[in-house]
Amino acid sequence: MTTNDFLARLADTIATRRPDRGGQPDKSYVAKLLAKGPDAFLKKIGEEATETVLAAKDGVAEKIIYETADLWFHCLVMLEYYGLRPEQVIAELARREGLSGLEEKASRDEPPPTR
Ligand SMILES: N=c1c2ncn([C@@H]3O[C@H](COP(=O)(O)OP(=O)(O)OP(=O)(O)O)[C@@H](O)[C@H]3O)c2ncn1[C@@H]1O[C@H](COP(=O)(O)O)[C@@H](O)[C@H]1O
Repeated sequence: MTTNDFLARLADTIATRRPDRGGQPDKSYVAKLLAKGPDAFLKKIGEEATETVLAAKDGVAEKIIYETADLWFHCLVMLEYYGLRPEQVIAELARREGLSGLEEKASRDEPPPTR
């Protein structure tokens, strides 16, 4: 299975937990988060991002992987809430493939053309 396929499958599972599709907050962590609304999962994303940074500072591979998984998972819940798919994020990364980040930033900073 490709990474893309796995993320799509996990996103499908997350979608089944939507309260409007029968997800039950007392039985499902995802349903509970979605039912609580954006403040709940955005707070988790902030916490998991911080934990990922701390894990990376520690430099312990297992911790970095664990915390990054938590971060990605909560981002998938956020994408579902807004009706978005991980395939769209991957497509955006694919669009950027080969485009130098430094060159892209420099072109962004260019002043608009004058008449
Ligand atoms: N990948 C995950 C996943 N990763 C992390 N988590 C949960 O995310 C939470 C992370 O929060 P913390 O580590 O901060 O733990 P906590 O402090 O107890 O959490 P809070 O009470 O503060 O929210 C934990 O409850 C984890 O179990 C996940 N919960 C679910 N999934 C996937 O989502 C699917 C659907 O899950 P349910 O909706 O629970 O059936 C599962 O089958 C899995 O594939």
